[in-house]
Amino acid sequence: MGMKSMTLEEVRDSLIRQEDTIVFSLIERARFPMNSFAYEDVSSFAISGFSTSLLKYFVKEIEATNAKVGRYESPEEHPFFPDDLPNSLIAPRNDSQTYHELQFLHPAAASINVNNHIWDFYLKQLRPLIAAEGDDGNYASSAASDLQCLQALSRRIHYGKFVAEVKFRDAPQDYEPLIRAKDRDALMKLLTFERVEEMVKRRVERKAMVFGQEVCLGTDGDKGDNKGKYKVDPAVVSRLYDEWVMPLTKLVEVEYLLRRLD
Ligand SMILES: C=C(O[C@@H]1C=C(C(=O)O)C=C[C@H]1O)C(=O)O
Repeated sequence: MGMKSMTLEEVRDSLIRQEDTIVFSLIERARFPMNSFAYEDVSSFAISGFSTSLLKYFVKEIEATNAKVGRYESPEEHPFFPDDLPNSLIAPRNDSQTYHELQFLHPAAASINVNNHIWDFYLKQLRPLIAAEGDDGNYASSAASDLQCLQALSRRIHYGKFVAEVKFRDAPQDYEPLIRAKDRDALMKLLTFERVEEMVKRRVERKAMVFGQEVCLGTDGDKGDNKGKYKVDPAVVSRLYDEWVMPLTKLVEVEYLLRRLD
């Protein structure tokens, strides 16, 4: 297969770097209240006759533009609405390596997309935990920051494909029998590192504290003690990883491995 190779450490470094993006995008979304109107189906945003929400309309339109410039040719990018996307207008270039030449993943990777789960937990469960009650009328701005959050979470979770490929290459003798037996539970157990998961949760909580604090100059003249006041609740970020991000990353890993010998 591919020419490119990666180590588990390099893949984990990328996941650590992506935590920064996720924490910052949550902080941005927390600037806006719930703005529920942006998530209700309204007929003015109808797509092929069906009412849809401002957010869904916005994401679909942006994804269509992204598709035309070839964004989803990258194995790291996954659309939320993959049906009816326009084709890329970028012709393959023979003076540069294409994603296919650089391919590191098994081709079955392309069939895995868990964005519908990400969309659901983000809108129904996470958003109410980071946005205050209320409506400030900034629907497009809050939808734009929703999209930043959704894309950052999606990239991180689908990076499970790279994690799984590296783990498989490091120990094919351990993975192959479980893949052939389609033993999901045993695969899940083999790819899980609880110690790493504990560190991830503690680190993202810490990042939420550091990135989300008010930065003040000097000690006198302050409006008061800002300790303990964060732009996004660190406990929510840790819970986000514990309940959704890591389980979905592992789901992607299992789904990928099950197809790895096809
Ligand atoms: C991503 C990995 O696989 C699993 C998932 C983790 C995560 O989503 O952060 C962490 C440890 C593993 O249980 C990994 O091993 O790094």
